[in-house]
Amino acid sequence: MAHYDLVIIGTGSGNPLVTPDFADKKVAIIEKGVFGGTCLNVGCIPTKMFVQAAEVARSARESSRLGVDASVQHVRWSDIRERVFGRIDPIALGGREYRERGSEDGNTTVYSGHARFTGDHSLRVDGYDEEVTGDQIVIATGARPVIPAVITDSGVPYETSDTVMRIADLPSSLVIVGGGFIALEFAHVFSSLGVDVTMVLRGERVLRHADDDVSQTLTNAVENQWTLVRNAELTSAGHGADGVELALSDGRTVNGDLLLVATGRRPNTDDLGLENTGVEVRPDGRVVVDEYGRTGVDGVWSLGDASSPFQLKHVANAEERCVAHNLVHPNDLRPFPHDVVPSAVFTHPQVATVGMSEAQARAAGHDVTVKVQAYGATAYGWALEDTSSICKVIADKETRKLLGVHFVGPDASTLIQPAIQAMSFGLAADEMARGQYWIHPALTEVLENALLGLEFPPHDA
Ligand SMILES: Cc1cc2nc3c(=O)[nH]c(=O)nc-3n(C[C@H](O)[C@H](O)[C@H](O)COP(=O)(O)OP(=O)(O)OC[C@H]3O[C@@H](n4cnc5c(N)ncnc54)[C@H](O)[C@@H]3O)c2cc1C
Ligand SMILES: NC(=O)c1ccc[n+]([C@@H]2O[C@H](COP(=O)([O-])OP(=O)(O)OC[C@H]3O[C@@H](n4cnc5c(N)ncnc54)[C@H](O)[C@@H]3O)[C@@H](O)[C@H]2O)c1
Repeated sequence: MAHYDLVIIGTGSGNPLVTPDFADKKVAIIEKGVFGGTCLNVGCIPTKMFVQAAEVARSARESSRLGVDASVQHVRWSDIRERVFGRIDPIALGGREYRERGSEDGNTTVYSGHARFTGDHSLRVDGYDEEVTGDQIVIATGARPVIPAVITDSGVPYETSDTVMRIADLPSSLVIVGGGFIALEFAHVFSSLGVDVTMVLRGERVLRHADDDVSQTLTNAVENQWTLVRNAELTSAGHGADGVELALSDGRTVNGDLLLVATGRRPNTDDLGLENTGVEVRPDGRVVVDEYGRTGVDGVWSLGDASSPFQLKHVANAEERCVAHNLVHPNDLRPFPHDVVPSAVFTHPQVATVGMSEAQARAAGHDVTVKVQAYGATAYGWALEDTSSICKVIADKETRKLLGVHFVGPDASTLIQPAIQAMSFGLAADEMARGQYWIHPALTEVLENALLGLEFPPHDA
Protein backbone atom coordinates (compact mmCIF):
# COMPACT_ATOMS: atom_id res chain seq x y z
CA MET A 1 0.00 0.00 0.00
CA ALA A 2 1.20 3.53 -0.80
CA HIS A 3 -0.19 6.27 1.37
CA TYR A 4 -0.35 9.97 0.40
CA ASP A 5 -1.44 13.20 2.00
CA LEU A 6 -3.23 14.12 -1.22
CA VAL A 7 -4.40 12.02 -4.15
CA ILE A 8 -5.57 13.81 -7.32
CA ILE A 9 -7.49 11.89 -9.97
CA GLY A 10 -7.23 13.74 -13.29
CA THR A 11 -4.62 16.19 -14.56
CA GLY A 12 -6.85 18.77 -16.28
CA SER A 13 -7.90 21.27 -13.64
CA GLY A 14 -6.66 18.83 -11.00
CA ASN A 15 -2.99 19.28 -11.86
CA PRO A 16 -2.53 22.80 -10.36
CA LEU A 17 -3.80 21.55 -6.99
CA VAL A 18 -0.15 20.76 -6.19
CA THR A 19 0.48 24.14 -4.61
CA PRO A 20 3.48 25.10 -2.47
CA ASP A 21 1.30 24.16 0.52
CA PHE A 22 2.11 20.56 -0.39
CA ALA A 23 5.86 21.03 -0.78
CA ASP A 24 6.56 18.90 2.28
CA LYS A 25 3.73 16.46 1.69
CA LYS A 26 3.31 13.33 -0.42
CA VAL A 27 1.05 13.80 -3.45
CA ALA A 28 -0.15 11.14 -5.91
CA ILE A 29 -1.42 12.21 -9.33
CA ILE A 30 -3.40 9.64 -11.27
CA GLU A 31 -3.99 10.11 -14.99
CA LYS A 32 -5.27 7.53 -17.43
CA GLY A 33 -4.70 9.61 -20.56
CA VAL A 34 -2.43 12.44 -21.66
CA PHE A 35 -1.50 15.13 -19.16
CA GLY A 36 -3.42 18.40 -19.17
CA GLY A 37 -6.94 17.07 -19.70
CA THR A 38 -9.62 18.19 -22.11
CA CYS A 39 -8.96 21.91 -22.42
CA LEU A 40 -5.33 21.57 -23.44
CA ASN A 41 -5.49 18.41 -25.53
CA VAL A 42 -8.93 18.11 -27.12
CA GLY A 43 -10.92 21.14 -26.02
CA CYS A 44 -10.70 24.90 -25.66
CA ILE A 45 -7.16 25.44 -26.85
CA PRO A 46 -6.88 23.34 -30.01
CA THR A 47 -10.41 24.26 -31.13
CA LYS A 48 -9.65 27.96 -30.92
CA MET A 49 -6.41 27.47 -32.83
CA PHE A 50 -8.43 25.83 -35.62
CA VAL A 51 -11.03 28.60 -35.34
CA GLN A 52 -8.33 31.18 -35.99
CA ALA A 53 -7.45 29.52 -39.30
CA ALA A 54 -11.15 29.33 -40.11
CA GLU A 55 -11.59 33.06 -39.40
CA VAL A 56 -8.85 33.92 -41.88
CA ALA A 57 -10.45 31.76 -44.58
CA ARG A 58 -13.91 33.15 -43.83
CA SER A 59 -12.65 36.74 -43.98
CA ALA A 60 -11.15 36.10 -47.40
CA ARG A 61 -14.37 34.49 -48.65
CA GLU A 62 -16.46 37.43 -47.37
CA SER A 63 -14.08 40.23 -48.40
CA SER A 64 -15.83 41.24 -51.61
CA ARG A 65 -18.54 43.16 -49.77
CA LEU A 66 -15.80 45.54 -48.61
CA GLY A 67 -14.47 45.94 -52.14
CA VAL A 68 -11.52 43.58 -51.74
CA ASP A 69 -11.71 40.51 -53.96
CA ALA A 70 -9.67 38.00 -51.96
CA SER A 71 -10.18 34.25 -52.16
CA VAL A 72 -8.96 31.05 -50.56
CA GLN A 73 -6.65 29.31 -53.00
CA HIS A 74 -5.82 26.25 -51.00
CA VAL A 75 -6.21 24.93 -47.49
CA ARG A 76 -3.20 22.97 -46.19
CA TRP A 77 -5.05 20.89 -43.59
CA SER A 78 -1.96 18.97 -42.49
CA ASP A 79 -0.12 22.25 -41.82
CA ILE A 80 -3.09 23.68 -39.93
CA ARG A 81 -3.25 20.48 -37.85
CA GLU A 82 0.51 20.40 -37.22
CA ARG A 83 0.55 24.06 -36.12
CA VAL A 84 -1.96 23.12 -33.42
CA PHE A 85 -0.61 19.81 -32.18
CA GLY A 86 3.02 20.71 -32.74
CA ARG A 87 2.51 23.24 -29.98
CA ILE A 88 0.14 21.34 -27.71
CA ASP A 89 1.57 17.81 -27.63
CA PRO A 90 4.95 18.89 -26.21
CA ILE A 91 3.16 20.82 -23.45
CA ALA A 92 1.25 17.70 -22.40
CA LEU A 93 4.44 15.64 -22.46
CA GLY A 94 6.37 18.28 -20.53
CA GLY A 95 3.62 18.42 -17.90
CA ARG A 96 3.88 14.68 -17.32
CA GLU A 97 7.69 14.73 -17.15
CA TYR A 98 7.60 17.60 -14.66
CA ARG A 99 5.32 15.70 -12.32
CA GLU A 100 7.24 12.44 -12.83
CA ARG A 101 10.42 14.20 -11.75
CA GLY A 102 8.60 15.10 -8.55
CA SER A 103 8.09 18.76 -9.55
CA GLU A 104 9.37 21.74 -7.62
CA ASP A 105 6.11 22.34 -5.77
CA GLY A 106 5.80 19.05 -3.99
CA ASN A 107 6.70 15.45 -3.70
CA THR A 108 4.60 14.10 -6.56
CA THR A 109 4.23 10.52 -7.74
CA VAL A 110 2.50 9.86 -11.06
CA TYR A 111 0.29 6.84 -11.66
CA SER A 112 -0.52 6.35 -15.33
CA GLY A 113 -3.72 4.37 -15.39
CA HIS A 114 -7.43 4.30 -14.72
CA ALA A 115 -8.28 4.81 -11.03
CA ARG A 116 -11.17 3.19 -9.19
CA PHE A 117 -12.14 3.62 -5.55
CA THR A 118 -12.09 0.47 -3.42
CA GLY A 119 -13.21 2.33 -0.29
CA ASP A 120 -13.74 5.89 0.93
CA HIS A 121 -10.01 6.66 0.97
CA SER A 122 -8.49 3.87 -1.11
CA LEU A 123 -8.02 3.31 -4.83
CA ARG A 124 -6.69 0.79 -7.31
CA VAL A 125 -5.00 2.02 -10.49
CA ASP A 126 -4.90 -0.19 -13.59
CA GLY A 127 -1.37 -1.51 -14.14
CA TYR A 128 -0.25 -1.13 -10.50
CA ASP A 129 -0.26 -3.83 -7.82
CA GLU A 130 -0.26 -1.56 -4.80
CA GLU A 131 -3.33 0.06 -3.31
CA VAL A 132 -3.21 3.85 -3.19
CA THR A 133 -4.67 5.56 -0.14
CA GLY A 134 -5.00 9.25 0.66
CA ASP A 135 -5.94 11.46 3.60
CA GLN A 136 -7.53 13.76 1.04
CA ILE A 137 -8.65 12.76 -2.46
CA VAL A 138 -9.82 15.07 -5.24
CA ILE A 139 -12.02 13.73 -8.03
CA ALA A 140 -11.21 15.87 -11.09
CA THR A 141 -12.02 13.31 -13.76
CA GLY A 142 -13.81 15.58 -16.24
CA ALA A 143 -16.36 14.46 -18.80
CA ARG A 144 -16.50 12.65 -22.13
CA PRO A 145 -18.70 12.77 -25.25
CA VAL A 146 -22.11 11.09 -25.09
CA ILE A 147 -23.00 9.15 -28.23
CA PRO A 148 -26.68 8.36 -28.92
CA ALA A 149 -27.35 4.60 -28.90
CA VAL A 150 -28.76 4.75 -32.43
CA ILE A 151 -25.24 5.59 -33.63
CA THR A 152 -23.21 3.26 -31.38
CA ASP A 153 -25.57 0.37 -32.10
CA SER A 154 -25.25 0.86 -35.86
CA GLY A 155 -21.52 0.25 -36.03
CA VAL A 156 -20.94 3.21 -38.40
CA PRO A 157 -17.65 5.03 -37.97
CA TYR A 158 -17.95 8.41 -36.31
CA GLU A 159 -15.75 11.16 -34.94
CA THR A 160 -16.09 13.13 -31.73
CA SER A 161 -14.36 16.29 -30.56
CA ASP A 162 -11.67 13.94 -29.17
CA THR A 163 -10.73 12.66 -32.63
CA VAL A 164 -11.92 15.00 -35.37
CA MET A 165 -9.08 17.51 -35.05
CA ARG A 166 -6.54 14.80 -35.88
CA ILE A 167 -8.15 13.41 -39.06
CA ALA A 168 -5.65 12.76 -41.87
CA ASP A 169 -7.41 14.75 -44.62
CA LEU A 170 -10.32 17.14 -44.90
CA PRO A 171 -13.47 15.34 -46.04
CA SER A 172 -15.51 16.90 -48.83
CA SER A 173 -18.63 16.68 -46.69
CA LEU A 174 -19.32 16.43 -42.96
CA VAL A 175 -22.53 15.59 -41.12
CA ILE A 176 -22.67 16.96 -37.58
CA VAL A 177 -25.26 15.68 -35.13
CA GLY A 178 -26.06 18.34 -32.52
CA GLY A 179 -26.52 22.09 -32.47
CA GLY A 180 -24.71 23.07 -29.29
CA PHE A 181 -21.27 24.52 -28.46
CA ILE A 182 -19.12 21.81 -30.02
CA ALA A 183 -21.25 21.34 -33.14
CA LEU A 184 -21.26 25.09 -33.80
CA GLU A 185 -17.53 25.55 -33.38
CA PHE A 186 -16.62 22.63 -35.64
CA ALA A 187 -19.24 23.59 -38.23
CA HIS A 188 -17.53 26.98 -38.43
CA VAL A 189 -14.06 25.44 -38.68
CA PHE A 190 -14.87 22.89 -41.36
CA SER A 191 -17.27 24.98 -43.45
CA SER A 192 -14.83 27.90 -43.48
CA LEU A 193 -12.11 25.53 -44.67
CA GLY A 194 -14.31 24.50 -47.59
CA VAL A 195 -16.07 21.37 -46.31
CA ASP A 196 -19.76 20.98 -47.16
CA VAL A 197 -21.32 20.81 -43.66
CA THR A 198 -24.79 19.54 -42.74
CA MET A 199 -25.96 20.02 -39.17
CA VAL A 200 -28.70 17.73 -37.85
CA LEU A 201 -30.88 19.40 -35.20
CA ARG A 202 -33.55 17.94 -32.95
CA GLY A 203 -35.43 21.24 -32.93
CA GLU A 204 -35.82 24.35 -35.10
CA ARG A 205 -32.81 26.30 -33.92
CA VAL A 206 -29.18 25.99 -32.90
CA LEU A 207 -28.20 26.77 -29.30
CA ARG A 208 -31.81 26.38 -28.34
CA HIS A 209 -31.28 26.80 -24.59
CA ALA A 210 -29.97 30.33 -25.15
CA ASP A 211 -32.07 33.49 -25.04
CA ASP A 212 -34.64 33.33 -27.89
CA ASP A 213 -33.20 36.35 -29.73
CA VAL A 214 -29.71 34.89 -29.45
CA SER A 215 -30.72 31.48 -30.69
CA GLN A 216 -32.78 32.92 -33.56
CA THR A 217 -30.14 35.46 -34.64
CA LEU A 218 -27.46 32.78 -34.63
CA THR A 219 -29.64 30.31 -36.51
CA ASN A 220 -30.34 32.92 -39.20
CA ALA A 221 -26.61 33.62 -39.49
CA VAL A 222 -25.40 30.04 -39.71
CA GLU A 223 -28.00 28.80 -42.17
CA ASN A 224 -26.25 30.91 -44.81
CA GLN A 225 -23.02 29.04 -44.10
CA TRP A 226 -24.04 25.41 -43.77
CA THR A 227 -27.13 23.26 -44.20
CA LEU A 228 -29.48 22.84 -41.25
CA VAL A 229 -31.66 19.73 -41.08
CA ARG A 230 -34.31 20.70 -38.53
CA ASN A 231 -36.72 18.68 -36.36
CA ALA A 232 -34.70 15.55 -36.99
CA GLU A 233 -35.25 12.39 -35.01
CA LEU A 234 -32.53 9.87 -35.83
CA THR A 235 -33.82 6.36 -36.40
CA SER A 236 -30.78 4.61 -37.88
CA ALA A 237 -27.27 5.14 -39.14
CA GLY A 238 -25.62 3.14 -41.87
CA HIS A 239 -23.04 3.13 -44.64
CA GLY A 240 -24.14 5.33 -47.53
CA ALA A 241 -22.75 5.88 -51.01
CA ASP A 242 -20.50 8.72 -49.80
CA GLY A 243 -19.64 7.40 -46.36
CA VAL A 244 -22.37 7.65 -43.76
CA GLU A 245 -26.14 7.86 -44.14
CA LEU A 246 -28.47 8.86 -41.32
CA ALA A 247 -32.16 7.98 -41.56
CA LEU A 248 -34.73 10.23 -39.86
CA SER A 249 -38.14 9.25 -38.52
CA ASP A 250 -39.98 11.24 -41.22
CA GLY A 251 -38.25 9.39 -44.06
CA ARG A 252 -35.54 11.96 -44.78
CA THR A 253 -31.93 10.83 -45.12
CA VAL A 254 -28.71 12.77 -44.53
CA ASN A 255 -25.44 11.78 -46.21
CA GLY A 256 -21.82 12.75 -45.77
CA ASP A 257 -18.23 11.55 -46.03
CA LEU A 258 -17.68 11.87 -42.33
CA LEU A 259 -19.91 11.90 -39.24
CA LEU A 260 -19.18 14.07 -36.19
CA VAL A 261 -21.28 13.48 -33.08
CA ALA A 262 -21.57 16.45 -30.69
CA THR A 263 -24.52 15.61 -28.48
CA GLY A 264 -23.28 16.60 -25.04
CA ARG A 265 -20.74 15.38 -22.49
CA ARG A 266 -21.16 13.11 -19.47
CA PRO A 267 -19.07 13.23 -16.27
CA ASN A 268 -16.42 10.48 -15.94
CA THR A 269 -17.84 9.15 -12.71
CA ASP A 270 -19.52 5.92 -13.79
CA ASP A 271 -16.38 3.74 -13.85
CA LEU A 272 -14.74 5.20 -10.77
CA GLY A 273 -15.79 2.65 -8.16
CA LEU A 274 -17.87 5.28 -6.37
CA GLU A 275 -20.32 2.54 -5.38
CA ASN A 276 -17.60 1.44 -2.93
CA THR A 277 -17.71 4.83 -1.20
CA GLY A 278 -20.17 7.15 0.46
CA VAL A 279 -19.77 9.64 -2.42
CA GLU A 280 -23.14 10.35 -4.02
CA VAL A 281 -23.74 10.87 -7.74
CA ARG A 282 -26.62 12.75 -9.43
CA PRO A 283 -28.73 11.08 -12.16
CA ASP A 284 -26.76 13.04 -14.80
CA GLY A 285 -23.50 11.56 -13.49
CA ARG A 286 -22.21 14.58 -11.55
CA VAL A 287 -20.66 13.94 -8.15
CA VAL A 288 -22.69 15.62 -5.42
CA VAL A 289 -20.62 18.35 -3.77
CA ASP A 290 -21.45 21.25 -1.51
CA GLU A 291 -20.53 24.86 -2.28
CA TYR A 292 -16.96 24.20 -1.12
CA GLY A 293 -16.38 21.13 -3.30
CA ARG A 294 -16.83 18.61 -0.45
CA THR A 295 -18.48 15.30 -1.23
CA GLY A 296 -20.41 13.45 1.46
CA VAL A 297 -17.18 11.67 2.50
CA ASP A 298 -14.88 13.64 4.76
CA GLY A 299 -11.65 14.46 2.90
CA VAL A 300 -12.97 13.57 -0.57
CA TRP A 301 -13.53 16.51 -2.90
CA SER A 302 -14.59 17.06 -6.50
CA LEU A 303 -14.32 19.87 -9.03
CA GLY A 304 -14.71 20.66 -12.71
CA ASP A 305 -16.80 18.69 -15.19
CA ALA A 306 -16.96 15.71 -12.81
CA SER A 307 -19.26 17.64 -10.48
CA SER A 308 -19.91 21.16 -11.73
CA PRO A 309 -23.20 22.45 -13.20
CA PHE A 310 -20.99 24.33 -15.71
CA GLN A 311 -18.84 22.42 -18.21
CA LEU A 312 -16.50 25.36 -18.73
CA LYS A 313 -12.76 25.66 -18.20
CA HIS A 314 -12.83 29.02 -16.48
CA VAL A 315 -15.31 27.56 -13.98
CA ALA A 316 -13.21 24.41 -13.48
CA ASN A 317 -10.17 26.65 -12.87
CA ALA A 318 -12.08 28.79 -10.36
CA GLU A 319 -13.29 25.68 -8.54
CA GLU A 320 -9.72 24.35 -8.50
CA ARG A 321 -8.50 27.56 -6.84
CA CYS A 322 -11.18 27.15 -4.16
CA VAL A 323 -10.38 23.48 -3.52
CA ALA A 324 -6.63 24.21 -3.44
CA HIS A 325 -7.36 26.70 -0.64
CA ASN A 326 -9.95 24.56 1.12
CA LEU A 327 -7.68 21.49 1.28
CA VAL A 328 -5.37 23.33 3.66
CA HIS A 329 -7.78 25.78 5.34
CA PRO A 330 -10.56 23.63 6.81
CA ASN A 331 -11.71 26.48 9.06
CA ASP A 332 -11.78 29.13 6.34
CA LEU A 333 -13.52 27.48 3.39
CA ARG A 334 -14.02 29.38 0.11
CA PRO A 335 -17.25 28.76 -1.84
CA PHE A 336 -17.31 28.12 -5.59
CA PRO A 337 -18.08 31.39 -7.44
CA HIS A 338 -21.14 30.25 -9.40
CA ASP A 339 -23.18 33.49 -9.42
CA VAL A 340 -22.03 35.31 -12.55
CA VAL A 341 -20.80 32.70 -15.02
CA PRO A 342 -20.17 33.80 -18.60
CA SER A 343 -19.61 31.63 -21.66
CA ALA A 344 -18.80 32.10 -25.32
CA VAL A 345 -19.20 30.00 -28.44
CA PHE A 346 -16.44 30.56 -30.96
CA THR A 347 -18.54 29.96 -34.04
CA HIS A 348 -19.32 32.44 -36.82
CA PRO A 349 -20.58 34.81 -35.61
CA GLN A 350 -19.32 34.47 -32.05
CA VAL A 351 -21.83 34.23 -29.22
CA ALA A 352 -21.23 35.39 -25.66
CA THR A 353 -23.58 35.22 -22.72
CA VAL A 354 -23.68 36.13 -19.07
CA GLY A 355 -26.63 35.90 -16.72
CA MET A 356 -30.25 35.23 -17.53
CA SER A 357 -32.16 35.08 -20.77
CA GLU A 358 -35.14 37.42 -21.04
CA ALA A 359 -37.51 34.50 -20.47
CA GLN A 360 -35.60 33.40 -17.36
CA ALA A 361 -35.58 36.95 -15.98
CA ARG A 362 -39.34 37.31 -16.47
CA ALA A 363 -40.00 33.84 -15.04
CA ALA A 364 -37.95 34.79 -11.97
CA GLY A 365 -40.40 37.66 -11.38
CA HIS A 366 -38.18 40.60 -12.36
CA ASP A 367 -39.76 43.77 -13.72
CA VAL A 368 -37.40 43.96 -16.68
CA THR A 369 -36.24 46.53 -19.17
CA VAL A 370 -34.74 45.09 -22.35
CA LYS A 371 -32.80 46.53 -25.26
CA VAL A 372 -31.67 44.72 -28.40
CA GLN A 373 -28.95 46.83 -30.01
CA ALA A 374 -27.87 46.16 -33.60
CA TYR A 375 -24.13 46.34 -34.26
CA GLY A 376 -25.09 47.93 -37.59
CA ALA A 377 -26.51 51.00 -35.85
CA THR A 378 -23.09 51.97 -34.45
CA ALA A 379 -20.12 53.51 -36.18
CA TYR A 380 -17.92 50.43 -36.11
CA GLY A 381 -20.87 48.36 -37.26
CA TRP A 382 -20.81 50.49 -40.43
CA ALA A 383 -17.12 49.74 -40.81
CA LEU A 384 -17.90 46.04 -40.55
CA GLU A 385 -20.82 46.38 -42.98
CA ASP A 386 -22.74 44.44 -40.35
CA THR A 387 -26.43 43.77 -40.90
CA SER A 388 -27.29 41.02 -38.44
CA SER A 389 -25.26 41.12 -35.21
CA ILE A 390 -26.87 42.07 -31.90
CA CYS A 391 -26.24 42.86 -28.27
CA LYS A 392 -29.16 42.20 -25.94
CA VAL A 393 -29.21 43.59 -22.41
CA ILE A 394 -31.78 42.77 -19.73
CA ALA A 395 -31.94 44.73 -16.50
CA ASP A 396 -34.14 44.95 -13.44
CA LYS A 397 -36.06 48.27 -13.44
CA GLU A 398 -36.09 48.51 -9.68
CA THR A 399 -32.48 47.65 -8.80
CA ARG A 400 -31.15 49.04 -12.14
CA LYS A 401 -28.74 46.09 -12.20
CA LEU A 402 -28.01 43.96 -15.23
CA LEU A 403 -29.64 40.53 -15.18
CA GLY A 404 -28.32 39.22 -18.47
CA VAL A 405 -26.19 40.35 -21.39
CA HIS A 406 -25.86 38.52 -24.69
CA PHE A 407 -23.89 39.17 -27.86
CA VAL A 408 -24.15 37.52 -31.25
CA GLY A 409 -21.54 39.06 -33.51
CA PRO A 410 -17.87 39.78 -34.10
CA ASP A 411 -15.67 39.89 -30.98
CA ALA A 412 -18.60 38.88 -28.76
CA SER A 413 -16.32 37.01 -26.32
CA THR A 414 -14.28 40.18 -25.73
CA LEU A 415 -17.04 42.79 -25.89
CA ILE A 416 -18.98 41.11 -23.10
CA GLN A 417 -16.23 41.52 -20.48
CA PRO A 418 -17.37 44.96 -19.18
CA ALA A 419 -20.82 43.46 -18.60
CA ILE A 420 -19.31 40.52 -16.69
CA GLN A 421 -17.42 43.03 -14.58
CA ALA A 422 -20.51 45.15 -13.93
CA MET A 423 -22.57 42.11 -12.92
CA SER A 424 -19.76 40.68 -10.76
CA PHE A 425 -19.31 43.94 -8.84
CA GLY A 426 -22.97 45.03 -8.79
CA LEU A 427 -22.66 48.15 -10.94
CA ALA A 428 -25.98 49.70 -12.00
CA ALA A 429 -26.59 49.67 -15.76
CA ASP A 430 -27.23 53.42 -16.12
CA GLU A 431 -24.18 54.25 -13.99
CA MET A 432 -22.11 51.92 -16.14
CA ALA A 433 -23.35 53.61 -19.33
CA ARG A 434 -22.66 57.19 -18.33
CA GLY A 435 -20.08 56.89 -15.54
CA GLN A 436 -17.17 56.19 -17.88
CA TYR A 437 -15.88 56.95 -21.37
CA TRP A 438 -16.46 54.53 -24.19
CA ILE A 439 -13.82 54.91 -26.89
CA HIS A 440 -15.25 56.27 -30.13
CA PRO A 441 -15.76 54.69 -32.60
CA ALA A 442 -14.81 51.35 -31.04
CA LEU A 443 -17.11 48.35 -31.22
CA THR A 444 -17.69 48.70 -27.47
CA GLU A 445 -20.17 51.44 -28.42
CA VAL A 446 -22.56 48.56 -29.16
CA LEU A 447 -22.70 47.82 -25.43
CA GLU A 448 -22.82 51.51 -24.52
CA ASN A 449 -25.80 52.08 -26.80
CA ALA A 450 -27.52 48.94 -25.56
CA LEU A 451 -27.22 50.20 -21.96
CA LEU A 452 -28.46 53.65 -22.95
CA GLY A 453 -31.50 52.01 -24.53
CA LEU A 454 -32.68 50.56 -21.22
CA GLU A 455 -35.59 52.41 -19.61
CA PHE A 456 -35.44 53.06 -15.89
CA PRO A 457 -37.77 55.13 -13.71
CA PRO A 458 -36.31 58.53 -12.75
CA HIS A 459 -34.02 58.35 -9.72
CA ASP A 460 -36.31 60.36 -7.48
CA ALA A 461 -39.45 58.41 -8.42
C1 LIG B 1 -14.14 20.51 -27.99
C2 LIG B 1 -14.25 21.26 -26.70
C3 LIG B 1 -14.05 22.63 -26.67
C4 LIG B 1 -14.15 23.33 -25.48
N1 LIG B 1 -13.97 24.67 -25.49
C5 LIG B 1 -14.09 25.37 -24.34
C6 LIG B 1 -13.89 26.77 -24.35
O1 LIG B 1 -13.59 27.38 -25.37
N2 LIG B 1 -14.03 27.44 -23.17
C7 LIG B 1 -14.37 26.79 -22.02
O2 LIG B 1 -14.50 27.43 -20.97
N3 LIG B 1 -14.56 25.45 -21.99
C8 LIG B 1 -14.43 24.73 -23.14
N4 LIG B 1 -14.61 23.37 -23.10
C9 LIG B 1 -14.92 22.72 -21.82
C10 LIG B 1 -13.63 22.50 -20.99
O3 LIG B 1 -12.67 21.88 -21.80
C11 LIG B 1 -13.93 21.65 -19.77
O4 LIG B 1 -14.97 22.23 -19.02
C12 LIG B 1 -12.71 21.53 -18.85
O5 LIG B 1 -11.57 21.17 -19.58
C13 LIG B 1 -12.98 20.52 -17.75
O6 LIG B 1 -11.82 20.38 -16.96
P1 LIG B 1 -11.73 19.22 -15.87
O7 LIG B 1 -10.45 19.42 -15.17
O8 LIG B 1 -12.97 19.14 -15.10
O9 LIG B 1 -11.66 17.87 -16.72
P2 LIG B 1 -10.60 17.37 -17.79
O10 LIG B 1 -9.76 18.46 -18.30
O11 LIG B 1 -11.37 16.56 -18.76
O12 LIG B 1 -9.62 16.43 -16.95
C14 LIG B 1 -10.02 15.19 -16.49
C15 LIG B 1 -8.83 14.25 -16.55
O13 LIG B 1 -9.12 13.09 -15.75
C16 LIG B 1 -8.64 11.94 -16.42
N5 LIG B 1 -9.44 10.82 -15.91
C17 LIG B 1 -10.77 10.63 -16.04
N6 LIG B 1 -11.15 9.53 -15.38
C18 LIG B 1 -10.04 9.01 -14.82
C19 LIG B 1 -9.79 7.87 -14.01
N7 LIG B 1 -10.78 7.05 -13.61
N8 LIG B 1 -8.52 7.61 -13.64
C20 LIG B 1 -7.50 8.43 -14.02
N9 LIG B 1 -7.69 9.52 -14.77
C21 LIG B 1 -8.94 9.81 -15.15
C22 LIG B 1 -8.86 12.24 -17.89
O14 LIG B 1 -8.01 11.46 -18.71
C23 LIG B 1 -8.53 13.74 -17.96
O15 LIG B 1 -7.18 13.96 -18.27
C24 LIG B 1 -14.47 22.64 -24.28
C25 LIG B 1 -14.67 21.25 -24.30
C26 LIG B 1 -14.55 20.57 -25.48
C27 LIG B 1 -14.74 19.07 -25.48
N1 LIG C 1 -16.61 27.66 -26.16
C1 LIG C 1 -16.90 26.91 -25.10
O1 LIG C 1 -16.96 27.38 -23.96
C2 LIG C 1 -17.17 25.45 -25.28
C3 LIG C 1 -16.90 24.83 -26.48
C4 LIG C 1 -17.19 23.48 -26.59
C5 LIG C 1 -17.74 22.79 -25.52
N2 LIG C 1 -17.98 23.44 -24.36
C6 LIG C 1 -18.62 22.75 -23.22
O2 LIG C 1 -18.82 21.39 -23.51
C7 LIG C 1 -20.20 21.09 -23.35
C8 LIG C 1 -20.58 19.99 -24.27
O3 LIG C 1 -20.69 20.49 -25.61
P1 LIG C 1 -21.74 19.87 -26.61
O4 LIG C 1 -21.84 20.74 -27.79
O5 LIG C 1 -21.45 18.42 -26.79
O6 LIG C 1 -23.07 19.91 -25.75
P2 LIG C 1 -24.29 20.95 -25.78
O7 LIG C 1 -25.11 20.58 -24.61
O8 LIG C 1 -23.82 22.34 -25.92
O9 LIG C 1 -25.07 20.58 -27.12
C9 LIG C 1 -25.55 19.28 -27.34
C10 LIG C 1 -26.40 19.30 -28.61
O10 LIG C 1 -26.73 17.97 -28.96
C11 LIG C 1 -28.14 17.87 -29.12
N3 LIG C 1 -28.48 16.50 -28.75
C12 LIG C 1 -28.40 15.95 -27.52
N4 LIG C 1 -28.77 14.65 -27.58
C13 LIG C 1 -29.09 14.38 -28.86
C14 LIG C 1 -29.53 13.23 -29.56
N5 LIG C 1 -29.74 12.07 -28.91
N6 LIG C 1 -29.75 13.33 -30.89
C15 LIG C 1 -29.54 14.50 -31.54
N7 LIG C 1 -29.12 15.62 -30.94
C16 LIG C 1 -28.90 15.57 -29.61
C17 LIG C 1 -28.71 18.94 -28.22
O11 LIG C 1 -30.02 19.30 -28.61
C18 LIG C 1 -27.71 20.06 -28.44
O12 LIG C 1 -27.98 20.74 -29.63
C19 LIG C 1 -20.91 22.41 -23.58
O13 LIG C 1 -22.18 22.41 -22.99
C20 LIG C 1 -19.97 23.39 -22.97
O14 LIG C 1 -20.24 23.50 -21.60
C21 LIG C 1 -17.71 24.76 -24.22
